[in-house]
Amino acid sequence: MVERSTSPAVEASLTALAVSLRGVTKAYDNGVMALGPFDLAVRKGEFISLLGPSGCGKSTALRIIAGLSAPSSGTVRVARHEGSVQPGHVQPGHVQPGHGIGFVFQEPTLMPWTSVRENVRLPLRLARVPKADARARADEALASVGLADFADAYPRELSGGMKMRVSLARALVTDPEILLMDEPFAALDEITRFRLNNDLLALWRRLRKTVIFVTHSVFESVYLSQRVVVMTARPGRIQADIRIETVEPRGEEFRTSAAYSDYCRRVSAALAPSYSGRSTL
Ligand SMILES: Nc1ncnc2c1ncn2[C@@H]1O[C@H](COP(=O)(O)OP(=O)(O)OP(=O)(O)O)[C@@H](O)[C@H]1O
Repeated sequence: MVERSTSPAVEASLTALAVSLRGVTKAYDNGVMALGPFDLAVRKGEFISLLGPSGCGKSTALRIIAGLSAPSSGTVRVARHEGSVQPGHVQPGHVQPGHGIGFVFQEPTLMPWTSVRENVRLPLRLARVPKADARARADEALASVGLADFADAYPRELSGGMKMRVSLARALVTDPEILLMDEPFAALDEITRFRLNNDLLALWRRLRKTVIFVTHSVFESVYLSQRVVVMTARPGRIQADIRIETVEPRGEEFRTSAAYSDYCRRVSAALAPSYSGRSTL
């Protein structure tokens, strides 16, 4: 955060934030202005989606939050790690995935030569967690995504949805505060996707992680999140921030409800300026 306040009320509200971006921009070396200025505040335990047209900077925003990429300007605050950035400088107090952050990519990116358990154990190996403890935690993470019986299998033996579950288990195995998900279900068939949507919601209800979920799907964003943040075309800024209020826990009855279609309509309308104008492709 830029300004610090001594007011206890303000301090309390700041500590409830998991992620805060203020005036964040990103210009790549090739001159592409990918993001911003972009402001985003995500509360601890919140599930939000970032939705926007292709190339608007969604992945860039996630990578900046993860500490995988430095912003060109602005302030990034992630849970208890705080850093102010100047153009061209890598942020101090940079948070690497695995330290409070789990990252799930669109591709499961599993090591094909080793077992599912070893894939999930990888972040713990890198963190030098003792083997027996790491093994127990990997098995626990696998159980949490419904793959307890597949610890000894190899990635090639699994379906696309199962591989994605392994990827999710690997992100959860370090028990991160924040889960960043970059179009994780985009390559899956619709039935598998719906199932994973439900399982992810059940996990979120149980674990109460902060989730920032990037998707191209209006329907998926509304189904999953408490808040849909709609971004403009590149350079991505906030076009709309729509709170999804419904009866919890959500299930199939929400997906087929009038309230769900209304929210989808609202989110689509917020997205429309980025595809109904002149093409920037
Ligand atoms: N490393 C890079 N160097 C140069 N330009 C980049 C780099 N990474 C991304 N870009 C450009 O920055 C813009 C934003 O990319 P980004 O991947 O963040 O968008 P996105 O919204 O996630 O896109 P998509 O929805 O298609 O995945 C794009 O125009 C992209 O080509």
